Amino acid sequence: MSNDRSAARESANGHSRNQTENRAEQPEQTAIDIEGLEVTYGDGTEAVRGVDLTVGRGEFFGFLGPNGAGKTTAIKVFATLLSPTAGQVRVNGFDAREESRKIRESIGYMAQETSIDPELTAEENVRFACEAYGVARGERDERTAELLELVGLESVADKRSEGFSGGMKKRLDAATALVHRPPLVFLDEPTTGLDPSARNRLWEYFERINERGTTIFLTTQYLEEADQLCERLAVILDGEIVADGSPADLKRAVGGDVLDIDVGGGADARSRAGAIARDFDAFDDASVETTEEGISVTAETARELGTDLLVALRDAGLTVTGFNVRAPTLDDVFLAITGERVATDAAGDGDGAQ
Ligand SMILES: Nc1ncnc2c1ncn2[C@@H]1O[C@H](COP(=O)(O)OP(=O)(O)OP(=O)(O)O)[C@@H](O)[C@H]1O
Repeated sequence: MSNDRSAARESANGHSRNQTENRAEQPEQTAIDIEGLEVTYGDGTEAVRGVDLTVGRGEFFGFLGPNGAGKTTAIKVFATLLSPTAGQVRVNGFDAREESRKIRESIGYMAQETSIDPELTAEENVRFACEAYGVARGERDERTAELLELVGLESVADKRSEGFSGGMKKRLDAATALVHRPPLVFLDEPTTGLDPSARNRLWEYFERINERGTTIFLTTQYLEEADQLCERLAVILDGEIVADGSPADLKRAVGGDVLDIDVGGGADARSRAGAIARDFDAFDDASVETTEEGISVTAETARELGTDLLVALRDAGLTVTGFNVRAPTLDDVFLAITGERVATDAAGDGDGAQ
């Protein structure tokens, strides 16, 4: 079990109260309310540098950013596992400094490393979490069965979890974070390293949890994941929020469409194509990136005037081997904001079975 999760459970254990009581103590409509959050580590690293953030009850909120952006640091502060250097942090209406125990009792936290015990079966893991979180004895059977069903592990309830795939372990871990029916769940990069099919399956369960009314705060480095799941997103970079809005808002802010053009003839040809696109008068607001295949041009009029650029490239003696006009993705949003494509960890190897 990870230290973080142990800490959350230890705190919850012995101070259990049921969900109704928790909710009664949370009159506010905001699940998370952060003002001026700063976190500087002992070695001087400024991991979070002045973050303001509000997440409403019931929202599926995404915190998106590359490795080292400050996502885990922020989530640890929200879960009261780390003290902020400065700023106000309220979670479920409770103050992180004054009422950290109440926060821990009213949240679920799924850390990056799964905290399940491989020696135990799926069912035993969930039961253990019920005990740790102080779920009343008489409710444990039903709660365990309900959660195993929710995450699609009922058919392997009596199997030891050490033999589970990465995706199954993550789903079991998600179930253990929900035993006390928290109104707010923090998921810290829950799908990192999983293959696409395992990832898709987890997405389904997260959506289900959210449909039941649970607020979800998800950190991810996967743009597609954020796009698929989140109603609202904040993009964090070097400890600061650099964009905030729905995925559609953020894509609209990129401005226009994206024209991807494949150019033959090597790096010199691609760089010449980039220069021609940058000087191309018909696109007054274009941003141009040289890619591995050619160039990528984002402009208001990319759809209407894209063919004119293809002609210009051909007239300059360049060979266009393919092209495509498309709506912007979150990857383009990231590029527009940061000037760089997001580099993420590669997906893990086949653990998508089940
Ligand atoms: N305990 C620590 N002591 C010093 N610096 C730290 C510590 N933990 C994290 N950092 C640094 O703080 C910054 C933010 O790290 P953090 O783990 O919050 O980012 P992240 O966005 O969650 O990245 P990842 O996806 O890699 O988990 C990074 O520069 C990281 O190296």
